[in-house]
Amino acid sequence: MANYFVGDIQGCFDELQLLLAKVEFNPSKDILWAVGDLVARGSGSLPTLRYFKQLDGSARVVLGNHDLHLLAVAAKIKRANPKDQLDALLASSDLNSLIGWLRIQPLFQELPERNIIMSHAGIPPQWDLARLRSEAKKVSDALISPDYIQALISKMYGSDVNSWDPKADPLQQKIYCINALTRMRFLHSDGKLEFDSKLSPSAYKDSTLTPWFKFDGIINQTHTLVFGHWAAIMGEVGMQDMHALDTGCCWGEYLTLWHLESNQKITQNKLKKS
Ligand SMILES: Nc1ncnc2c1ncn2[C@@H]1O[C@H](COP(=O)(O)OP(=O)(O)OP(=O)(O)OP(=O)(O)OC[C@H]2O[C@@H](n3cnc4c(N)ncnc43)[C@H](O)[C@@H]2O)[C@@H](O)[C@H]1O
Repeated sequence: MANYFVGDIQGCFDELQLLLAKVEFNPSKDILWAVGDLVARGSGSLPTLRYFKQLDGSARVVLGNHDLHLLAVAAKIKRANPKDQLDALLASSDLNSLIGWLRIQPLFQELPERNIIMSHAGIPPQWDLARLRSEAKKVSDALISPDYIQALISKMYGSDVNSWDPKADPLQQKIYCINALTRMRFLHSDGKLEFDSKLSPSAYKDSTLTPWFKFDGIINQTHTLVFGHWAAIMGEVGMQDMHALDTGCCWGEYLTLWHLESNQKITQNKLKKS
């Protein structure tokens, strides 16, 4: 049995299939972990969602910002981004069933026997494991409730909720959890989330911004963290127990798969399409 963790697929389904063929992924005995952003920029968002849905118990998925945005687009409260290729997915006869599957996916996953935590963007440095579990569960509970669009998805947009406040109202706390686990890259020195800076840290040398994973996080000290979301760093975090798996396949770079048992990274270049 093997555990494979794959970076942001963003609809790059053909590249995913080539990567899985390289490692002879066998869903009857192996597990495929995905760091979120299954959909959006590539042409294969529909087959990607269908593939993970049918993997069932052989897959562990977390939601990314693009997956959450898809929930809003499918509910017709937001438009797809012009750069996204979601038309086939949005017109598919199984859209409702795929959305029903997507919204029951969590914001983080654990592999307790190896002390591994996976989320799309990262883990707030000030949270311990109990806090992470309880806050992520509150979001998941809201996502599976029948009024999830009105009660949560329609309210989550914007960048005002940028710091953790244990006394904030429940909706603000859920929005912070979504912002931290699916959108975080840099933090200000006081720990506030910064949303506009998306390039690699070398582009902001003269600022006080620090990548979230450079903070002395509580969970970082005891766990290996696996995340995606930040294509511009191309997997470079400079720390042994951090695996940044977004290597910009949708931007023309490559898709990365981490094989846990051998600690090897296997890659597949973005295919050139005419
Ligand atoms: N609560 C919420 N509030 C607000 N919005 C929410 C939300 N929840 C969901 N959303 C949605 O989130 C989506 C993201 O919006 P955007 O934030 O506009 O999308 P993006 O810049 O493309 O970021 P992305 O998440 O794709 O990150 P990536 O690192 O690949 O790319 C980032 C940048 O890095 C650059 N880059 C990529 N690869 C690179 C490389 N190898 N080298 C250098 N730069 C690279 C790219 O040019 C790109 O500009 C929107 O659909 C929005 O609606």
